Formats: sequence, structure tokens, C-alpha cells
Amino acid sequence: MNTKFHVFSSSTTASHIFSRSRDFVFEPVVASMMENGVNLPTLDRPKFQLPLKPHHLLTDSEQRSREFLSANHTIYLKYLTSVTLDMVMNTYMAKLQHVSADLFPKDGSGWVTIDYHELMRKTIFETSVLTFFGTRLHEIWPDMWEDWKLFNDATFAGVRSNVSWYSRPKARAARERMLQAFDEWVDTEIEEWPETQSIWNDKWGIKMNWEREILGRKFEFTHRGRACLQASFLFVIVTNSAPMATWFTICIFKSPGGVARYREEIASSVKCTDGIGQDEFPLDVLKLKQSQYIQGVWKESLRTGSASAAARVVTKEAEIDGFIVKPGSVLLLPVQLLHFDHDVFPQPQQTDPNRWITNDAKDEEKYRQIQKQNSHLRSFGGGIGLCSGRFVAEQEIINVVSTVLFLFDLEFVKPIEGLDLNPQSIGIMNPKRNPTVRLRRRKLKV
Ligand code: HEM
Repeated sequence: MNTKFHVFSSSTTASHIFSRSRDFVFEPVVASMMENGVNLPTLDRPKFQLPLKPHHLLTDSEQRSREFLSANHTIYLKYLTSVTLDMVMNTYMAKLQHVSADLFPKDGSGWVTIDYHELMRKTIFETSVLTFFGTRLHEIWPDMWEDWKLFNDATFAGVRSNVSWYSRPKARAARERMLQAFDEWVDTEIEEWPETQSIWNDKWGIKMNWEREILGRKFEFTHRGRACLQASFLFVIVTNSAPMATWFTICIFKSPGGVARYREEIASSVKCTDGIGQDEFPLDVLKLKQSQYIQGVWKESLRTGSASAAARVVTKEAEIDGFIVKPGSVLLLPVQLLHFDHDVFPQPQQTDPNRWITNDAKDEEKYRQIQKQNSHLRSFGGGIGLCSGRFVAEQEIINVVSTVLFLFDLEFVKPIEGLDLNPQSIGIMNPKRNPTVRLRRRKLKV
């Protein structure tokens, strides 16, 4: 059989594919994002491509090139998944305080009607830029929010091919302005990381991108290639988290009794009532994250809001589920097939955080059911491609939305039942039409 694309939909097959990272490789997916998404210069492309010869026949420079991907991935893991994650998230929360003080309706403004999706996208975007890239990017690229939206909205097809850019000249121009801004951002001296600054400074943001910049130079990337490396990180941190903040809020409102229940969890996590713009974040973020109910809403949001399809390329002929797959073929795992499987998620269209919750440790049947559901939840992919930003995403979204509900009464202007999602997306879907909400400051008890 000469099939080029194979679609699989069982969780066991997904685990089988993800666990064989040499036979079913992730590298071409990243290479495609770098080439088509951010137009990586031709000279730098071999660093993302698989060699066409066995490992022992690689020249020294080819071998060194191959090491880049693994070194870059190690930096991601170091900052985004290990003990350093807490420091990254503390920085994120401090930046969120400032961004929300700027973007959210002010005290004493009564009921304010706003485009909620725009507010969430901008909050996540601004906070992420400030956290991960410091203050310089804003100065270099004053129109970054408008350019970013044009760029991001064109990428749902853009990482698979570059055609999207030719049919959207405005998006192509916005991408070029973004890359020029990063050209300037990387065009700076790299000094030692100051001992007085633990993990963040104005110039680099989180130390992670300072380390990635050193890596890019060590592996002799072109100047534009280094700009592309940084821009691609901006892309992965924002593209899915921004729509997820909107969808997570909608899922709270869609869950039976969800708003009251969620507010109870917030009430038990209040540390201080100073509100936003102050030094201390008012909510206990660990407590929020550990709440079973909030976890239930988070997983339901991922389950119902994802439209991604993990992709892997076959390097060695293999048999999967009785089909022979040939080298060069693409394996696709569309997550909606897993997330809406009736046998695993009864009434899959319903938003029900309780399907993830058990209050009885001895209820083995429910426990097994939850385990089965977990193995079907694949919004973050798996194996070597597994999203290293998944913990950041979880914490930032819970914290941003909890802050909104802590500070404001919130009403959707139109019924949320009519709020369809747009499946044209790389991962998490945007709403088809942006929801309008009314917000009013709550009186915080002192
Ligand atoms: C709800 C939000 C997010 C979703 C649904 C999501 C989903 C994904 C998916 C599906 C992949 C490819 C996985 C595969 O094919 O196996 C991926 C890769 C990646 N994501 Fe995310 N992501 C999110 C947020 C983030 C954030 C906030 C960051 C960074 C702080 C991030 C960093 C990355 C990186 C660096 C990769 C490349 C693989 C790696 O080296 O880790 N993502 N993400």
C-alpha cells in the first residue's frame, strides 16, 4: 500500500506511536514549523532536518547540527518543567499583576461591556511577552499586538505549508515586521548573567531565552535564524494559551452550577484582598491548581476545546493496527477522535468537570475510569514532542481566569450555548464569534 497519510484514533495506538520516537519521528514537524511558520533561512534548515545517512556516516558538522535540537529541548525542560518552573510562574504572576492593572476595567467604572476574547488574548500575550522576553521587545516593536494577531491568525495552515502567507500579504508583512523586531532583539552583546538577578531581567526576560540565544550562536545560526528561533518560541507560548483562557471561562459557565462552585474554590484560596497592581498576587496559586474541581474544569476544557492532530513521520516500515506504514508516510492522531469517544466519555458533548473527580479513594471503578480518560486526553501530544510548556499553560490559564472571577462579576451578553468554536486551528480553537461580556468590579471584603 502506498498510503501517505494514516489516521489513528485509539489511545493504545497513540502510546505505541509516541513511545517509538526513532521509528515515528517528530523532527519534521518542528522543521515544517520553522520553514513554513517563521521562514527559517535555508542555511539554517539542516539543523532541523533528519540526516539522510546513518548516524556513523555523519560528518562532524552534520553531527553537531543534530545536537542542536536536543540541547534546545533540554533548555525547555530545565525552565518549564523542573523546580525552576515555580520561579518562572512567580515571575509570570508578578507580570500579570501589572498587565491586568493596565488592561482590566478600573475601579468605580460600574458595568463595562467588552470583547472578552480580545481581553483574554491580549492579557496572555502581554504577560507572556514581558515574562519570557523582558521589556525590550515592546520598545523595538510597538505594533506587536496588531502584527501578532495577523501573523497568528494565518498560521492555522501556515506550519504545514507556506501557501497561507502568499494568500495573506498583510499577514506576511506582519510576520516580516516580527522577524525584524527579533533581528534587533538578538543583535546585542551577551554578557554573563548577573548574580543579583536570579531568573528574570529587563533585557532578556526569563533566563531561558538568554541561554537559547547563546545556544543559537554556538551552533552558528545566521542572524535571521536566531531571530526565527526566538519568534518560534513566542508562537508556541501564545498560540494555544490565548484561546484556551476564553474557552476555560466558557467551560466554567457551561458546567452545571459551575460559576458558584468555581467561586467557592477562589474564596478558599484568597491570601489578601489588595486586588491587582499590588506586589503580592492575591490568590494562593498552588491551592487553586490543586483543587479537584478546577482540575476537572481544566481537563474538560482541554478535552472539548482541542482540534490538534499530533503528527509523526515514519522512518522504518512498520505494522500498526494491521496496516503496513512505509517510510516517509505521515501518521496523524486527531485528538477529537480520542476526546469524543463515547465509550470513554459518555455524553461527550456535555461539559462535566465531575467526570474527572472522585471523592472516594476506595471507588476503584471510578478511579479506573479516570485513568482511562487520562490516557485519552492528548491535547499536549506525547513522547519526545510532548509539550514542555503544559505546566505553564495550566497555571497561567487557571490564574488569569481566577483573577478575573475574583475581581469581577461577569455576565455573557448572549447565551453561551450558541458559542461555537472554529476548528481552523493548530491546537486550541478560537470562538467563531468573539463573546461579549459585562464586567463589574466586585467589592472585596477586607
Ligand atoms: C493550552 C495550551 C497549549 C497547548 C494545547 C499546547 C499543545 C502543544 C502540542 C500539541 C505540541 C506538539 C506535541 C506533539 O506533537 O507531541 C506542543 C509543543 C510545544 N509546546 Fe505547547 N501547548 C500549549 C502551551 C504551551 C506553552 C505555554 C508553552 C511554553 C511556555 C509551550 C511550549 C511548547 C514547546 C516548546 C513545544 C515543542 C516541543 C517541546 O520541545 O516541548 N506550549 N504544544
